[in-house]
Amino acid sequence: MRAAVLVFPGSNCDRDVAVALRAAGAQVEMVWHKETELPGGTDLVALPGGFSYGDYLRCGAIAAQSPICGAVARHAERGGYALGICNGFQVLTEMRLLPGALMRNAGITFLCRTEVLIVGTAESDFTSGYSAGQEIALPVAHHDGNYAASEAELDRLEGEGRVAFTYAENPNGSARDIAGVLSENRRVLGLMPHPERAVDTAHGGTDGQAVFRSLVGALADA
Ligand SMILES: NC(=O)CC[C@H](N)C(=O)O
Repeated sequence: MRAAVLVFPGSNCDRDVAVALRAAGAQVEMVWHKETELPGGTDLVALPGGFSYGDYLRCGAIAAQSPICGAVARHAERGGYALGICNGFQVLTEMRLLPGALMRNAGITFLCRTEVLIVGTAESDFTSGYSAGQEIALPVAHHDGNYAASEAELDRLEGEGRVAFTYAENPNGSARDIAGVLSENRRVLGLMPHPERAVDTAHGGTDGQAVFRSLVGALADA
């Protein structure tokens, strides 16, 4: 499986995602945001966490206008996979590849701690390594993680089984406790928690590993 990890000015989890993907068996290339094409044969685009463009305007809003994002949109249109973690999730909503928006945390403060999540669905190539209803622990680190969408959109996400993860104890005010959502074709996942920060026992937990292993397993022959 070939993965492209995007790097924006202010990304700070790009290398962590690359390490997690490589450990799961992926071939990884780092791609600077000024590129206009993805490397040939890219199966998965990973949009990492961080503070792209210093979070000016809105988190992810400027990064979503980067030259590389045109290529990401075309990749997704062709049915390619994309994984947006934290700031990457914010970029994917700004690009409208995922519904909704990430607003300021309800408590205003930056949250940096480990949260218990509930897996909403195992029916995706990102979550097939978990079981629905499973509780996992992943770190969060954000100030704009408060997921918002219209009631109709939220009903649709839930009805179509596209809520990938919810918080056991909602830390940021997210609508319906949502921590991560899937696109309609289930090939784009955005989530605020950081699975790449939980892939090694030295991280204090390995509950994030299944995301990367599920993907590599599903795309092994791709
Ligand atoms: N860790 C991250 O990716 C943080 C995303 C964004 N800068 C926020 O604070 O909400």
